[in-house]
Amino acid sequence: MTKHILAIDQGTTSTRAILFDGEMKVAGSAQQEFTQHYPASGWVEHDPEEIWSSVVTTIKGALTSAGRDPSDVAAIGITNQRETVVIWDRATGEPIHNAIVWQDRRTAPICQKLKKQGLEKTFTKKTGLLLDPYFSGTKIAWMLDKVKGARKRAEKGELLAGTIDSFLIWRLTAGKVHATDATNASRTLVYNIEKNVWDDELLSILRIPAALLPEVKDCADDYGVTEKGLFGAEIRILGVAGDQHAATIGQACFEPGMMKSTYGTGCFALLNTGADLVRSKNRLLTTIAYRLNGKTTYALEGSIFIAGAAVQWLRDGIKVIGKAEQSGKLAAEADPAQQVYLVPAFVGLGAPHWDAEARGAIFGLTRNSGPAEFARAALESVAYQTRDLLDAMRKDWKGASAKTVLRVDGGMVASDWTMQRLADILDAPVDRPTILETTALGAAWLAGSKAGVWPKAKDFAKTWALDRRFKPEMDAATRSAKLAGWRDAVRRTLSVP
Ligand SMILES: Nc1ncnc2c1ncn2[C@@H]1O[C@H](COP(=O)(O)OP(=O)(O)O)[C@@H](O)[C@H]1O
Ligand SMILES: O=P(O)(O)OC[C@H](O)CO
Repeated sequence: MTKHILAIDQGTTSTRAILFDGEMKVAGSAQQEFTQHYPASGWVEHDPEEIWSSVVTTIKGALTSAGRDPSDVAAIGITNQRETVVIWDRATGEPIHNAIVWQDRRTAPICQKLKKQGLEKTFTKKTGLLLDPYFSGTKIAWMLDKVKGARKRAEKGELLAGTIDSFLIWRLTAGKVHATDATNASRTLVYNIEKNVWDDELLSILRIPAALLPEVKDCADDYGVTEKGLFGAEIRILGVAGDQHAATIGQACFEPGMMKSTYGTGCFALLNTGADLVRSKNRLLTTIAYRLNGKTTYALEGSIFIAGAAVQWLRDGIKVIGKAEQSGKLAAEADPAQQVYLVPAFVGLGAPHWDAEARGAIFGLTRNSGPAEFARAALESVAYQTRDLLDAMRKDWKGASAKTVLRVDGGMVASDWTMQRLADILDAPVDRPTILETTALGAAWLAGSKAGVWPKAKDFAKTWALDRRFKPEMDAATRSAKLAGWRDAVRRTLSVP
């Protein structure tokens, strides 16, 4: 029995390892949360050692829970929180600083300075991204500038940098492999997504020595083997992708025009545009959906920073619910006559506004407004924000037809009320699959197909199964009145209206 595939899903708040059997069913899993460090306002860090130990522990836990040995595993697939970046010593493997997390805003002044120099167009043209602190490049530049001696050591070739996948590969292979995949590279702000190379001009603008960076491979590729001492057997690492890209694969969005949206802490919608590198005119990102057999498939991406986090705010911030799953029931009790809007710009707004300075706001309160109206406003904000993304995608690319169906996943899709409201506001069907572990499944598919034990893309796509389709039911007049109210609320929330 060597047909199991192990997926490592290294996320923003927890690490999960999931063992899939030869039938692509979950055979065992383990999860571990780790510490979020907030050393200053707007700063978010992770301890790479804690992440590493969570990976080792969950791998062992997943094997134990399935009653399997490492020798039963045909291959490992890694998927990870994107943009978060680590720099470590090549000789010792020790990080020189905590990982700077994707949510971290400390490099906003660097981005501002580059924008003032008129460089945003250059970055966008080459990387498909915008000058926002979200991406890895300015975080690497910050560490090289601020950690004592880092730049000198980097220039001498003593240091290595990489996103979390890259750091884990280095550790798993005991320092033999320094690599990343094209999707993770496409989030760094220094990777040319058209030429598929690290871009010398961008590296020199950010003063990042090329020697720091990993080799960029296909998503299904040979990433070396785990060091024998770690788990008692060498296991091949054959798949790597950023978590949103892995979810796109796990949702089998292999055809141009197919779209998935993942509703976790934030929401990330990816629309497959095939071989078309679509340049957004509406402040969306262009990204590499996946690269297989040297062939790049592109996507348009809309990134929303607050989705399920708005539900956490209902629970932990204003305490109108005790558990996330109570939010839908409470929202259903809201007074239909009241139009209360929440613009959840708690950490600024992402796509398509990219307003780092905006902060959350509530509009339309009356003396009758209470917990139910707040809950409805929080859940609806997720639907409205997705609608803004879909509208931008349709303007950007004719392949995003009016018939687009949205495949959804992530913790929040457990809420039927939210999914129905999403379909109503989008005026498009929303499909929830039976398997919600799509991110891990996507990583496992990369490794499993490369190992030859899982089906190729076409047959894998046939295994995608629908749990429930939510069809739009709201009448057009109500929808457009609600959308007009939302747009007005957003306009009044922007830092520069
Ligand atoms: N039944 C529910 N209704 C609404 N939101 C939910 C529900 N269950 C979970 N959530 C939200 O989903 C998020 C967790 O989803 P998950 O995919 O695990 O996120 P992440 O990977 O970003 O940590 C939380 O923000 C939580 O508030
Ligand atoms: O770890 P998640 O699921 O919150 O995803 C984070 C994204 O990859 C950030 O771009």
